[in-house]
Formats: sequence, structure tokens, C-alpha cells
Amino acid sequence: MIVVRGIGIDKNFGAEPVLSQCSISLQKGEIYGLVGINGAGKTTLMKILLGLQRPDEGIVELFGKEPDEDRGYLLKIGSMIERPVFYEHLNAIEILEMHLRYMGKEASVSGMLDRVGLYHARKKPVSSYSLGMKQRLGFARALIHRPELLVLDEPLNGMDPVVAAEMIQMLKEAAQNGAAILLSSHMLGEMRKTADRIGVLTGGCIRREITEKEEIRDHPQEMEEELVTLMRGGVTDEKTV
Ligand SMILES: Nc1ncnc2c1ncn2[C@@H]1O[C@H](COP(=O)(O)OP(=O)(O)OP(=O)(O)O)[C@@H](O)[C@H]1O
Repeated sequence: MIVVRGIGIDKNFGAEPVLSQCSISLQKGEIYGLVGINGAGKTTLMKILLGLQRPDEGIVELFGKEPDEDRGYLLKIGSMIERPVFYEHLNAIEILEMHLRYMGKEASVSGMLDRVGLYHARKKPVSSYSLGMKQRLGFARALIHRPELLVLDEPLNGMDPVVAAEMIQMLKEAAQNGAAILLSSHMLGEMRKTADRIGVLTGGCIRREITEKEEIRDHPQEMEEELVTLMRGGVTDEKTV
């Protein structure tokens, strides 16, 4: 089942084309890794898929249909785009409890804070958190309501290896439970360990998708070299999506 699909998306900022006939789709239960150089358009594509930005051309379908006016689909989505924003005078417990109430879901707030390494700081105001701690709280907020679609823009940025490994494990569990996960990262090694499919965004569209699990996991050196070549705009004989 396809959870989100972008078809033929164009987006320009002024005279600068960022996305050009860009198409992407994610299935239930899959982790899709989006890679590309700085400025390739990863964040822009994610925002368009989430309805945070309008494309100049093209169609987005969420859960099998074009997003409707009542925006009920938002309750099925978790996201973290760029830096997460919070009411900074609240603490982590209050923020996650408020989010769960809004989403109409129940979950263990303490359990989630423990997994992202914030249990010790759970009663401190978010204004006292470091950037990495805010990033972890943003990750927790994106996941805690068990969304069917998760869109995470560089969630592993600035994470230490212990936290990054736990976050990857949590993403895998969410995918096993049926979530479709779109993830961007510059950390090709982490991406290789995490994603079922990797798409290379370059020149405004996804030029290449690496889909075979064996190809992603068993040939790390070759795969990372190929990704870097593609991101630089290099040509391979592979398909354009
Ligand atoms: N609101 C905006 N107004 C003007 N230009 C924008 C806007 N948002 C993005 N851009 C431009 O669009 C291009 C793509 O930006 P985007 O943030 O999508 O790239 P990215 O692949 O996520 O980059 P990074 O890896 O650095 O996060 C960049 O050239 C950026 O300057």
C-alpha cells in the first residue's frame, strides 16, 4: 500500500528551479532514505509532501488521495523538518503529553523519554536544553503517537553514536509496525544501515533509487562511492525515477 506519493513535482524559488518533475512514493512499512548535496531540495520535497509548501506543478497523494480540507490526515503523520520548535517554558513531559492529547493517542511518555536519553532532564524547561537534546525531543514527539507516515529531515544530525543507534532501532521498530518513513541524512553509513531504499536527489529529481537490500547492506564501499558520484551529478546507466 502506497502511503505518500509525489508525482511530477516542480518547485522554483524565483528564477531558481529546485525541483523539476520530481516523483517519489513510499510504501507502508518501508524506510526510504533521501540523499543529496546541500541545497539539492530534500527539505523542499519533504515540505511539499507534508503540505507545508505548495508545489508549482505536480500532485501529492497522502493515504491514497489528495489532501483534503479537513486535514484529518495530519493525525496520521509525524514529522521533524529542520529544527523542532517548542513552547520552551514547558518541560519534556508536558510537551509530549500535550502532543498526545492533540493527536488523541495514549503512550508512555516516560518510556519514550528514556529511549531518547532525556529521562533525566524530563522536568527541566526545554529552554535549558542543548541543541542535541531538543533534536531528541523533536524525534520523540514525531514518533510517540505511532504515526503511519514519518518524515524526518536529518534527524541524526549532531547525535552521538549511542543515541543515533537507538534512534535507528526505534525507526526500524516503527517500520516493522507498518509506518512508512522518509528520512534524509548526509550520513551515508547510517543511511545504509537504516534504509530499505535510498533515493538520490540531484538536478531537481530522484535520479537513482537503490532498492535491493543486499545492494545497500552488503556492498557498503561500492554503494557509498556510487552515491557520492550521483550526488555530484555524475551519470550512471541506471534509471531516473
Ligand atoms: N523559502 C525559500 N526561498 C528561497 N529559496 C529557498 C527557500 N527554501 C529553499 N530555498 C532554496 O532551495 C534550494 C533547496 O533547499 P533545500 O533546503 O530544500 O535543500 P536541502 O537538500 O534540504 O539542503 P541541505 O542538505 O543543506 O539541508 C536551496 O538553494 C535553497 O536556498
